[in-house]
Amino acid sequence: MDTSTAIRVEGLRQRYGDFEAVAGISFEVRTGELFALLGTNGAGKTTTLEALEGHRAVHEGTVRVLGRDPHRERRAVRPRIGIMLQEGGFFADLTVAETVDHWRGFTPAPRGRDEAVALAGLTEKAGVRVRQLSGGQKRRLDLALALLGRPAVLFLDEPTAGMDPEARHTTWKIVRDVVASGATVVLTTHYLEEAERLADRLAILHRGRIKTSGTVGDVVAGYGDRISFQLPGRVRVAELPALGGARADITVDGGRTVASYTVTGTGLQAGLYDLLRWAEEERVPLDGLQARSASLEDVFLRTAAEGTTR
Ligand SMILES: Nc1ncnc2c1ncn2[C@@H]1O[C@H](COP(=O)(O)OP(=O)(O)OP(=O)(O)O)[C@@H](O)[C@H]1O
Repeated sequence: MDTSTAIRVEGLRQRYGDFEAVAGISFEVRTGELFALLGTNGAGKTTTLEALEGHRAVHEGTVRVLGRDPHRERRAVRPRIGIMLQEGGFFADLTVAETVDHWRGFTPAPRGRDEAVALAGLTEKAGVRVRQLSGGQKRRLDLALALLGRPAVLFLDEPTAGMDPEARHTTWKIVRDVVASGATVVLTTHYLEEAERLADRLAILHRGRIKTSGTVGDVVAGYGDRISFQLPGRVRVAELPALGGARADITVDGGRTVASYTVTGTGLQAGLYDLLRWAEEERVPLDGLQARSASLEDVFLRTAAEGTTR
């Protein structure tokens, strides 16, 4: 087996009855990297994750986790992977410590109870019943359980859904530490900032297909930098300069007319320089001037808005 590749997916298709939820996707996850699956609601992220986890047989294509078929060779693969589901199933009357103890009983060579509780930042809650935990704390308990067996590959399905910003940052730190310790992580998320901060590489799924993939830099490249400002009343659209060859798009937002440019090629700095020189020469004020690089959100929204051939 090639040990530099932890996960290989080739031509995966998954159906529910006649409905094709995953329509032929391929990607690889390298050992020790964090790979994020992003996508609109119903894009096929959870379905893909379930195939990787071995929960569902593959309808078409190939899935390999640590060189093996996770469904057919479940007994070999399962002890080496950790899974954090969207909805963890707990006994509400057990305490955090009792829950961890319970799961340690099913886990080969588990972490110590206190270590697992501390890893999830729940030491102060060790004696508290699960029913009394907040939603975010329950998610972290779920993460602790997924990490009990020191998995080589960790699957996280929307690990920070419903968490407040502080809890989310704490969880990101835990996940970063897991990756730093050498584990491979695949996560799904709706939080683009989460992917931007954590992912070595990512794929954006839309209606069962991968629309784009790569590092955040790869994915946003080609989407252009954005410059926008409020169009002064006395300037006619035809008088606006071209920036790096780009013409302004005009939108009306809350009664204000906004001119925005998507600048590719010469880049943000050169485009901004041309705009400021023009404004100086024409004595035009640039109220609400904004200049920023393309973000994952720009790519995501554009991808989600695109039709597909399905
Ligand atoms: N058990 C099922 N039976 C029938 N259709 C299903 C089933 N599970 C999922 N689907 C459909 O398959 C598609 C993909 O669902 P999936 O849960 O994989 O998407 P997702 O990207 O994880 O979505 P979300 O971000 O909303 O969680 C959706 O259209 C969904 O309605």
